[in-house]
Order: sequence, then structure tokens, then C-alpha cells
Amino acid sequence: MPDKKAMTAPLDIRGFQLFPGFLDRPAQDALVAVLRGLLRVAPLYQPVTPRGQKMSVRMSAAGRFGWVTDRRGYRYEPHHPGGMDWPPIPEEVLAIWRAVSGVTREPECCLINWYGEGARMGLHQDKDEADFSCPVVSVSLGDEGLFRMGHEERGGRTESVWLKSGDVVVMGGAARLKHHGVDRIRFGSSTLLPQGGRINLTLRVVT
Ligand SMILES: O=C(O)CCC(=O)C(=O)O
Ligand SMILES: [Fe+2]
Repeated sequence: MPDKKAMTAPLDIRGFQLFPGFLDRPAQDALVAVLRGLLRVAPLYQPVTPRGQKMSVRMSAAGRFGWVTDRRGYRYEPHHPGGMDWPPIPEEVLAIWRAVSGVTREPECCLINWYGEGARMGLHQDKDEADFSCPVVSVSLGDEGLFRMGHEERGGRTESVWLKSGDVVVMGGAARLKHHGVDRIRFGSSTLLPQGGRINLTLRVVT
């Protein structure tokens, strides 16, 4: 990871701050190794929306809370649906937060989304957290994903950018409640994950 002095200014897209190539390849490889261990403890599962639709991404989490969805709704839970505690957020991930978040509070959730071939995430707002003065920080690993950014209100023109492995996005300030989503991934576009696919981490202060 670049140190703070060497860190280049982010690109600003509608208030979304994009740090292209924030993690170099060795840092990405190290992070993937850490995540593998984590997912052995808290395996990926397929979430279901409150309306009963299976999501195309598979999910897990680390931290005091994990974001979950099922027939009972969207919420943060202190346990994996399998009953175990979520593992702690890895130091490597906390270091990214500390470098880019601009806040002193620490993240309480690291949501892990795994996108296989054909997986996507519809336009949504991240609004199940109590304190919108803290940003959501997103880390992309593996295959490229087409990230769409909109407005706080529904509708209106959107803008999209291909997020690559190692890119970090900070959704804070004016962008904190803006709609965003992932239309598609370019399956097989990265060599980071031998089995292909895209991992996205989102770090959130929950309480
Ligand atoms: O996969 C991404 O880049 C975004 C994920 C996201 O928006 C979320 O988990 O809330
Ligand atoms: Fe989101």
C-alpha cells in the first residue's frame, strides 16, 4: 500500500472518490490470502432479498457486525447465518480504511461480496448504518466490475466506471447516500483469483 505521503489524489466522480490502483499486486495477493483464511471460518453464502429473490453475489463478512438479508429484511447481525461469530476485520483491511476514510472511527463491518460469472448488484443506497458522517470504503479485487453511480434520489442520469483489481472507492460526504451498483463483471479479466470472479469489500461504521 502506498504510504500517505506518496498517495496520489483521488479522482472525484460525483463525490465518489476513486483511488485507481491503490493496492499493488503484492498487496492484492496478500489480501486474497488473508481473505481465504477468513472465508474458511465464515463461508460465503447466497443471500435472499426480503422479497425472496436469491442475490447473484455470494456474501460473508468480518467485524462486530455483518450485513445480512433474508425474508426478515436487511440488517446488521453479530453472527454469520451459520451461527458463528464473524471473524475480526484483518489488519491489512483496517490499514486501507485508515489511509483513505478521513475519519477516526473504525469500521465495524467488512462486507465481502463475491461476484461469479453473471453476478451483479442492482442500484441501491447503503443506508442501514446509523452514522452517515462516516464513509463506506470499497476495495475491488479480481475481475473488473462496471460500477454505476447515480444520485441520492431515484432516477436521473448515471455514470459508470470499470473498477479494476486494487482500486479503492470512498463513498462519503455528498456521495454517502448516492445510489450505486455493479452492472456486470468482465469474468476472467484478472489473474488475481485463479478461479476467476470479483471480490468487493465494503467497510462500514454501523452504530
Ligand atoms: O461491488 C461493489 O463494487 C459495490 C458493492 C456495494 O455497493 C455494497 O456491497 O453495498
Ligand atoms: Fe452499496
